[in-house]
Amino acid sequence: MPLGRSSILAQVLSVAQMRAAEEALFEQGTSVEALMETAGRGAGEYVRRIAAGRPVTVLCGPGKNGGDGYVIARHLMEHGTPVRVVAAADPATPAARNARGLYQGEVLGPDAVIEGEVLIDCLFGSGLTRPLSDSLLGLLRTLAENHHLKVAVDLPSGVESDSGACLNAGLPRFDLTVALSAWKHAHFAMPACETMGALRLFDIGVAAVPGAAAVLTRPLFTPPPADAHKYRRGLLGIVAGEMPGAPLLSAEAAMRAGAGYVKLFARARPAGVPNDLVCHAGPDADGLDDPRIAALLVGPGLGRSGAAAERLQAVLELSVPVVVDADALVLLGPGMMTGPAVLTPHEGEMAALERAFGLSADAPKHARALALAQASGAVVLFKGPDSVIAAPDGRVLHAPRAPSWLSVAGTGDVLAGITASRLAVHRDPFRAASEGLWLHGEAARRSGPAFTAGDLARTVSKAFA
Ligand SMILES: NC(=O)C1=CN([C@@H]2O[C@H](COP(=O)(O)OP(=O)(O)OC[C@H]3O[C@@H](n4cnc5c(N)ncnc54)[C@H](OP(=O)(O)O)[C@@H]3O)[C@@H](O)[C@H]2O)[C@@H](O)CC1
Ligand SMILES: [K+]
Repeated sequence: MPLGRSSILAQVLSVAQMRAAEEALFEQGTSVEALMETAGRGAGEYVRRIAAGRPVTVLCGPGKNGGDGYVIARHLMEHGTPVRVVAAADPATPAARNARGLYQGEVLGPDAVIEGEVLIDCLFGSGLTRPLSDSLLGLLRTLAENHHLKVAVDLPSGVESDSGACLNAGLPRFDLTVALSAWKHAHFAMPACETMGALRLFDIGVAAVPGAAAVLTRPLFTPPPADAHKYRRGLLGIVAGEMPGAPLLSAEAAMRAGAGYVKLFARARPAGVPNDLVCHAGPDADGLDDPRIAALLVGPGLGRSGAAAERLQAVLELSVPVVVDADALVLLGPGMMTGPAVLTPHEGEMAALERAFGLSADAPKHARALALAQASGAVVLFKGPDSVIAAPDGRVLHAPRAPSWLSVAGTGDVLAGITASRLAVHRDPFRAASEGLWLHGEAARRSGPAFTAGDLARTVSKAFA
């Protein structure tokens, strides 16, 4: 079935995929100039609206990103917005030279002293191959300091498209970044994404690229069917360990994320178990072989002792769909997982997993997640300010930016609880990770500032609204 435009607009492309998609448009008869005209006018319209009559300075580089800048400048001129161009270098491609030739306004050299209201960065886009020279960085920084509002076209200059690395220290921060034709990995990856301000995408008609990554969008949630009962809605078992607080937090979140029945398996009933949470107290692995259990969560508060490792081993040998989080990730090694699984590492746990699985950490975040998914056979939810999900079959999802208030203790336990709850509902690890991450971000947005992990857990049901 062909993908709808909204699915195509959710795709996230590498530079190589972007070039191939662009080539496909050329083969259909579109010219580079026409594409640049469409892209430049689209970005120009965003700029015209936010400039609202204030004078605009467009910084143009040598490539097609610079070419877009000349189209933007012409569009602004035609619509009566005062504009001038600072050319950091002469246009180096035929399309960029053509765009410059069509722009009849003022073009200043890189030494011009300029102050103004709105700065448009068209120095480099996805074609950046190395750090900016000191003089180009100086020019960009000076212009950024001398303008109030800053807009980056496609990508802020100095940002590497495929990785989200900032190739220079001291790059300016933007208020808005207008991505052209498709999202790139950098739009969702730290540290680059933090410099971009608000994100907008201007569509120029590229087709769906097979195997492309995508942005996590709102999942479709449906209420339980009319004949649902607690077991059919999913029984989630949460395996407690040496520290009782973390699994209780996971359970608070899980009870509000869709599973019909959440049961805590602990050796002894911990203090503070809420009335609506069932606790099964007994020896290790006792009760975990209940065939009605649809999914398990292991790791929060597990501990890292030999006993904890044995408990983890016993859980994984059940081959029930499982979310493996926190301490369990540090104890995990190749060959231990026998059933469908979601791993939810943060950076430190990821590093431990990469050591255990013999993987390199020297790659973009989405590529690291994918490498671990393929090595382990599990879905990997690599969390952080730029969370990403990868599946063994190659699917990759970038999460939109979540509130930075999530950087508080216990929110990882909440995420694990939500994800495990979704896994108990439908037993699909990739879908559970996607829904878990989306509900977690949405619960954070609804929790406002300075919330605790407990507040977040208690907000999860509202995130379905
Ligand atoms: N894809 C699409 O569908 C569409 C794409 N469009 C636009 O095209 C942009 C990509 O264009 P692009 O490939 O020309 O790259 P761009 O970033 O302008 O710069 C490359 C130039 O800079 C040079 N260079 C690189 N790094 C350097 C450095 N540090 N310091 C100095 N020089 C450096 C490099 O030459 P090099 O020296 O590496 O040989 C080359 O000359 C994309 O972001 C979007 O805005 C739209 O117009 C239409 C639709
Ligand atoms: K740019």
